[in-house]
Amino acid sequence: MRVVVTGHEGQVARSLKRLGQLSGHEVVTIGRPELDLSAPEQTIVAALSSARPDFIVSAAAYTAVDQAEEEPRFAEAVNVAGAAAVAQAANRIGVPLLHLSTDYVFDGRKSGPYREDDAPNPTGIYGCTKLDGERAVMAAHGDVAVLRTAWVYSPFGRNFVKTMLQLAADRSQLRVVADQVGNPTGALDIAAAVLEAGDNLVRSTDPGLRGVFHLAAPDEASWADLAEHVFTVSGLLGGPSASVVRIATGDFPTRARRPANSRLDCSRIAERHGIRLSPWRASVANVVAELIQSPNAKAPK
Ligand SMILES: NC(=O)C1=CN([C@@H]2O[C@H](COP(=O)(O)OP(=O)(O)OC[C@H]3O[C@@H](n4cnc5c(N)ncnc54)[C@H](OP(=O)(O)O)[C@@H]3O)[C@@H](O)[C@H]2O)C=CC1
Ligand SMILES: Cc1cn([C@H]2C[C@H](O)[C@@H](COP(=O)(O)OP(=O)(O)O[C@H]3O[C@@H](C)C(=O)[C@@H](O)[C@H]3O)O2)c(=O)[nH]c1=O
Ligand SMILES: [Mg+2]
Repeated sequence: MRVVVTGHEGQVARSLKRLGQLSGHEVVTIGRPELDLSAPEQTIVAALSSARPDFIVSAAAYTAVDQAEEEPRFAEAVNVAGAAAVAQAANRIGVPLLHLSTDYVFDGRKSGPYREDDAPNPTGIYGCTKLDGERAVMAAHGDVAVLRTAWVYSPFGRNFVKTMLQLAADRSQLRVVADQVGNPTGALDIAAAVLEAGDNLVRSTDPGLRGVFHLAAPDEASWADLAEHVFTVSGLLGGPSASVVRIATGDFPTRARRPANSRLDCSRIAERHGIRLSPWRASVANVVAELIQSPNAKAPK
């Protein structure tokens, strides 16, 4: 199976490249400069068509949550028009599309985990553009699974786990918000699930396999819980460690407002695709171990 993924260096794209070698998928990434999501639609469609995919994974996106508040038009161009052009390409070629989206489409006011049919109401520009992107993608192509994931970490790119290890290299104490809860999800776990769901779409035209799905670790954490676990594991392995001061959101001002609760109920993808991700603590421990052991993985990219 030939899988074409948007973006060369993204966390999910790099995880797909690593896993494809183990699962027998030929994973090919296509990204800047040959595929720029802010370019005109026909350029994007032409670039993807010539890559001859069996299915497409739309993993590239504008993901800088605070920076998006400063450049909403650009974030929108990439996450809405760019995403729609990728879907348009999948439609022209006649192949399934897996499109990644986010827990930040929700406002966080619900008390329990969010289901796919709960009303979205993003609190910032990033979430707004990702929500509009989901809708534009589904309008452009019927053969689509939108996979909303959350709080992604990996040995690659930029993410909260790497930020914590980097900050702990020169500080003994870090202040981390304890009143935002979500499901920290490993990009390698997402990649395995994406390949499985993509195979399912190629094999079956069942409409139950299409539509919106939540795809995240089954258990919850606050950012402070996540940081504490990173330092426990890192400390045991002789890596950087710091003590975590649990603070409130109001004590860590950021440009974009984030949801207080963005936990995702992932039962739909379990029932329809047979996909269940593992609890976050073991996956985080694997990533921390890799980051400490491999100096290359510590670099920003
Ligand atoms: N990171 C997270 O915590 C979460 C992410 N998601 C979603 O999951 C998906 C994957 O996220 P993740 O792997 O973490 O993303 P990253 O932030 O790690 O990478 C973003 C990718 O998008 C590419 N990209 C950005 N702008 C453009 C552009 N104009 N044209 C072409 N490519 C572009 C980057 O290109 P380059 O390779 O050149 O750097 C990179 O490959 C995204 O859709 C994101 O919205 C959902 C929930 C949480
Ligand atoms: C660095 C740092 C952050 N924080 C807080 C700020 C914020 O509330 C929270 C997370 O900060 P970050 O900026 O790392 O994470 P953020 O960019 O909000 O992560 C989000 O990215 C996008 C792409 C998604 O789709 C989401 O699912 C989510 O993963 O931690 C601290 O409390 N202390 C710190 O030292
Ligand atoms: Mg960020």
